[in-house]
Amino acid sequence: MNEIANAAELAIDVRGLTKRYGGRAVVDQVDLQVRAGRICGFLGPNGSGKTTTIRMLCGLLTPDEGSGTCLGLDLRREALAIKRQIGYMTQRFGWYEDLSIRQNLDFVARLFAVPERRAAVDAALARLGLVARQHQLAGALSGGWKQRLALAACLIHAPRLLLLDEPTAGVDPAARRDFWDQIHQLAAQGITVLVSTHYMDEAERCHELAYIAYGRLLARGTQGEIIGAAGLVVFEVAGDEVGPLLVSELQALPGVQSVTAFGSRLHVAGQDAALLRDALAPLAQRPGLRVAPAEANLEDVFISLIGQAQDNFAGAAQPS
Ligand SMILES: Nc1ncnc2c1ncn2[C@@H]1O[C@H](COP(=O)(O)OP(=O)(O)OP(=O)(O)O)[C@@H](O)[C@H]1O
Repeated sequence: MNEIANAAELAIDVRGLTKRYGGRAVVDQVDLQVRAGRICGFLGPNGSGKTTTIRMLCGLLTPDEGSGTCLGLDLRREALAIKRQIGYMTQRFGWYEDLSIRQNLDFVARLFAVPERRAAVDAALARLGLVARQHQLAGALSGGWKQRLALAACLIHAPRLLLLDEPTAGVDPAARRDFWDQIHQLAAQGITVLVSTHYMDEAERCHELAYIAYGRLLARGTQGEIIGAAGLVVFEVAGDEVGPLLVSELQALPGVQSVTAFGSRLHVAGQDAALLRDALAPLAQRPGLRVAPAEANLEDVFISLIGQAQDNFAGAAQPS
């Protein structure tokens, strides 16, 4: 990502962020800069440190090392002010099931001491298409509507930065698409969004991405920058024989770093083009199998990065 961005434009600007539990760094020297009005996707396997990083950014956890600002406010000295100015959607967002949508939003508005509360609740309802359902009990809503309520609650105090921790986990594809339309509308209004997700289609909808594993940031940038920097060579193998046996066979070939199934096609990835091409040449001769060069996609790159990280950091990540 571009380091020359003017500091005043950076909604998130942190360096060396580190958090340890029991002597183990679960977030390790993370640098992250996100410009105002951008949507930054935060990706990484389970337990890689996304939630811990987000909680440090919103002032809920104090870093053991590192420094920086959110919305120009110092992470350590101005944590309370940060909490007031950001919207944080946790993985298990809470609402009162026996209160209506409007009553839930009114409650959150009171917590934040929002001035002109009624107007703020009306605006949040309108912004997220909740007006017609405002009197429904939260407990009776489907997953997608509950998630909209949670987003409305995050926005009630007009934050300029949204930190969303897996906001669409378990939500159906149509509701996820609506949610992302909302996120883009918010970004167009100048709100910065850091959003963690495990979904590749959501990663593709972000302006930029940060990928973390074992607490370390392994890649940052736009989708194109990350794919380009990985320098991954990919061949697609397709045909009737595609299945677990072929996958095992491919994994054992020289130069093969990863084999990933996309429906009835396999992406075989490595770093050394010549080695990979030679290794795959005999397969191309088999009847019913097709082997062809392919473009690397984000999933190929993340699988490759996690493989390299396993080799480099997995041992070091054990408790000392
Ligand atoms: N309070 C805590 N005490 C001890 N270990 C913790 C604590 N909080 C988190 N961890 C550990 O830190 C690591 C990172 O956890 P974190 O929740 O930040 O990961 P994550 O990337 O958000 O994972 P997921 O995608 O599953 O939500 C995990 O190994 C977790 O068990």
